[in-house]
Amino acid sequence: MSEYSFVKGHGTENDFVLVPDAQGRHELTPEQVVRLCDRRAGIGADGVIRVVRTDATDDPAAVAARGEATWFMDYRNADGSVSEMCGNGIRVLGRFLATHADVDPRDPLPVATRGGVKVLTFADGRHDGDVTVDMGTPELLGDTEIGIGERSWPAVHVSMGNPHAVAFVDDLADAGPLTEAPRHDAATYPDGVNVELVVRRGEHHVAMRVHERGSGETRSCGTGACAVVVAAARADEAPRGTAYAVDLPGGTLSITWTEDDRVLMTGPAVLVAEGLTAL
Ligand SMILES: N[C@H](CCC[C@H](N)C(=O)O)C(=O)O
Repeated sequence: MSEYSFVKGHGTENDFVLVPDAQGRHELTPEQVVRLCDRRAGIGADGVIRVVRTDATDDPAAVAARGEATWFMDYRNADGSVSEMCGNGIRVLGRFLATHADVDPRDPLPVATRGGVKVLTFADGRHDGDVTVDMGTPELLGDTEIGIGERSWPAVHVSMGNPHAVAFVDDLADAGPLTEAPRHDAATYPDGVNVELVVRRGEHHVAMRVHERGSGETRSCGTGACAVVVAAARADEAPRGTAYAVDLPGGTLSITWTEDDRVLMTGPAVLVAEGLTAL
C-alpha cells in the first residue's frame, strides 16, 4: 500500500476526498475510490476528485482542453463509477487550487471536466469567498417518469453534462427515505440517473432532495440544483436571468439560467481537513 496526500472538503455538505495528483501518477481504481468514500473503513465522502494537470493525463476530456485549462477534475462517485460533472465538487476543487496551488482568485479559472470546460470565478477575487461556476448550457430532453415505492411522478429529463430527472412533488417527505435508486426508464437513462424531488417555497425559491447516481441520497447536488432550476424556470416561464434560491438539506445555492443559455451556480466551498491516507 502506498500513501497519498488528500484534502477533505464539501460544498453545502456534499462531501469529497480530493487527491492532488498534478503529475498524473495516481490513476485511481474503482476499489480505491470505494475505500476512500467508505464512512467507516475509509475517510468517507460522496465522491472522489483527483486533481490532475491536463498535460499529465490521457483522459480525452483533459487532452481536448489542453491550451484552455491547466487543471482537470477527475470525478468519481462513491461506488467507484465515473461521472461527467460535479457542481459542488468543482467549487471545492477551485477552493483547493486557490489556496494550495498558484491560482490567483482574482482571475477566472477554467477547469476541464468530462462534461466540458467550466469557468470558475471567486467572489470579490478572494480565495475564501463564494464560488460561481459557469455550468454551461443545459439540455432539456423531454418528459419522463420516476418511481419510489408504490408511487410514481412525472419528471423532466435535464442534462447538465450528467443526467437528471426532476420531479415536482407536493411534499419532500412524500418519497420517504431514498434508500435505493428511484425507478426510471432504462432506455432514457442507460447509464443511470440523478433524481431530484422539488417543492416550491416561494417565487423563484425551491427546496429539493436528491438521490445521486452512484452515491445515494446526498445532502446536496450542484448539477442537480441546476437541473431543478432549469425545469422550474421553464415551468414558471421566468425571464432568463432570474436568480433562483435552491434550498438543499446541506445548504442553499443561488442559480441563474442566463439569457445566453448558460447556467451560473454560486455557493460555498469549504476545506475541512488534509492528511495522508494509505491506498
Ligand atoms: N454531487 C455532484 C453530482 C454528482 C453526480 C453524479 N452522482 C453522477 O453520477 O452524475 C454535484 O454536486 O453536481
